[in-house]
Amino acid sequence: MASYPYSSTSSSDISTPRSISPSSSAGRSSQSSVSNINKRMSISSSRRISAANPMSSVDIATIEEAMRMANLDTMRGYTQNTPGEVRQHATTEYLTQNQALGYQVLNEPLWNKGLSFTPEQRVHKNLTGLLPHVMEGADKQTERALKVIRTRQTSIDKYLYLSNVKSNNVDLFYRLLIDNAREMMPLVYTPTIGDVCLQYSTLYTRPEALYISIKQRRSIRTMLRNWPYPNPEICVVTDGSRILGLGDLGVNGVGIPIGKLALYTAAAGIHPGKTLPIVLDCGTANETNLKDPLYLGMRSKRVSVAEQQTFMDEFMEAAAEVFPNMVVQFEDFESEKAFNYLDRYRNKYKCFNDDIQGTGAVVLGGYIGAVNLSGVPIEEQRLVFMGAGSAGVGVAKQLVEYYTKRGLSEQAARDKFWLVDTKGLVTKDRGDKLAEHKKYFARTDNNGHQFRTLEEVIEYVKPTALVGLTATFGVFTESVVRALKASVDAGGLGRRPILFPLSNPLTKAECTFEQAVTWTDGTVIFASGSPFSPFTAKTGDGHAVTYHPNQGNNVYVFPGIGLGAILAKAGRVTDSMIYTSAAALAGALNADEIHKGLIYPRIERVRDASLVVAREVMKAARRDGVSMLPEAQWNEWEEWGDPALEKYIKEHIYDPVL
Ligand SMILES: O=C([O-])CC(=O)C(=O)O
Ligand SMILES: [Mg+2]
Repeated sequence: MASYPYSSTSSSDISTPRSISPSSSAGRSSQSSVSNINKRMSISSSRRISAANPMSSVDIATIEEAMRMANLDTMRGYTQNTPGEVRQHATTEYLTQNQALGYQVLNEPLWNKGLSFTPEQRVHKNLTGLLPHVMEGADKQTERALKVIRTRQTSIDKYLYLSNVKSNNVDLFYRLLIDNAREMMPLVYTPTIGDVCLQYSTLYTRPEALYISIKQRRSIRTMLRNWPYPNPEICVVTDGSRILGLGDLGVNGVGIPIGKLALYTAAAGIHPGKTLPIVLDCGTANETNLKDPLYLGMRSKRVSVAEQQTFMDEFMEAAAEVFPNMVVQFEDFESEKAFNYLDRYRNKYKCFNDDIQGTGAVVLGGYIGAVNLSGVPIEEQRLVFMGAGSAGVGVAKQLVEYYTKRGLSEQAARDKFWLVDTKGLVTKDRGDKLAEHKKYFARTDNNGHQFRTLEEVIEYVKPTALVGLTATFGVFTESVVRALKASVDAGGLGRRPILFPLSNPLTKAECTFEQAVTWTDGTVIFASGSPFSPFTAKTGDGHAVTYHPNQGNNVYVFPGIGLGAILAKAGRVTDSMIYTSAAALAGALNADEIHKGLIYPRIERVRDASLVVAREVMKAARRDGVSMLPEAQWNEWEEWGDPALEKYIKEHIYDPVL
């Protein structure tokens, strides 16, 4: 196998895209338009492609059988309704970059270097005449792209442009994203990605993920093997049932795995050819989608929890068999399923849940810094959580662990938390059937009294911190925020309230940054899930003061957790690997950030933070005995310390060169 062009990639067998043949063109169409596919097909028949197996790969008998069974209605996507297994010829050989020529190189986004090809490369790869005269480095090409992006009027248009760059020239896309993180991340991730998911049926131009429907459950292995890049190392999978705070979007939720994986590459340097986005299509409860003639998923109600569970078991088993080295990140499953799957698979497979564990870790990471700034000693902290779903409970549990590690009993730690949901304070005697995951935090000290509103809870608890994970815009009203401030003020002079409206995207945030600053007279310690802009206010004496918000988003931890798990060759993702990621993040602030009163590193430094997180996650994997790296390797790092381990990480990450 030819070596891959990126000198800093993690392994010698890294992504050499599958041979460009009629069959694999169909699989690879994620990277190309229909006309490109046609070009590839004609190229593949005329060019010498020694490694290719040009056979059409779907088993003909199976197709005929499927077509016989299909009525006109189900003709559309017949394989989706084929109950039997769709068998294919195994195509395990991949065209190497050295074998590819001319348009094949330009049409492969992982190989295309745009205008950076040198004159020698242009000759060697049969590119002469296929590119304009100039030769440009990264600077010029990113300058051109930025110019276009900045003239596009809407975030969606900017997203579409960027997505187009990604499908042509992966290195250029990641250069843009890495070097302009503050401007680009909100475009490829929250908040824009929320709008993209809402409109995905109409925005769709090309596949960018694996779409696996429950009707194809017998063919999961085949579909996984159809993925054009070998040996993925990280997969983000969703069933679309709770996309950000936007609810059930069905297959349109696929934007989330795509976006999160772009961040795996941008923030942690996992090679783009080693990432695998998957959406599991189990139907949807979203009536708008079901009625939309352009909806792209299965047009049926969501299957039962039990049915999906069996499908999920099959998926996890198949994924571990086909890609044994791959870490699986569960993303945006509705709460009950999220907890069930994590419980069910965490001791069997390499997996973690970003909404429960990633959000938990990132909030803990920020909370540690926030407590230091608040002037309220950790023992006196009292936390109200608005929202008791996967994220709310996940965060609260991570914080309980923090308190117990600091010497509190579990009971005493748990007593610091008051969780509120749509029915009010979560108590044991509330009279409704509590979801399993809420029971741990159900209060018993309410003397039979039920507190139905957030205002009542604040009045009763007198919290020092208020965390929002409700997916409801504006639930932190002026009276709520002022009551929080009053309860903190009552504790003594100079104390500051901690306020984290964490729901995504911005349209679901519990309050805005401006509101938080205004209603607390500028004393707030603030973090939101999606990024708010700085806010400038006039003080009483007429001076302008600019306040800087924090973005408490899991992007600060999940890329590092995944990278750490991969590089440590961890057999499992343990609790202490997750916990460690939070502590590592808290320790990743530099002097300037601490001086500015920030509780998260600036987003421009997310790669630095991920490196620290990955390093500590690797060490935790080693401590927990789940790292499968050779003993001698660990001994060496233990002898030489963190710099040696960091050097190893840096040598194994992707940094696009144009
Ligand atoms: O995607 C994000 O920005 C954070 C997250 O996991 C969610 O809101 O579900
Ligand atoms: Mg999520």
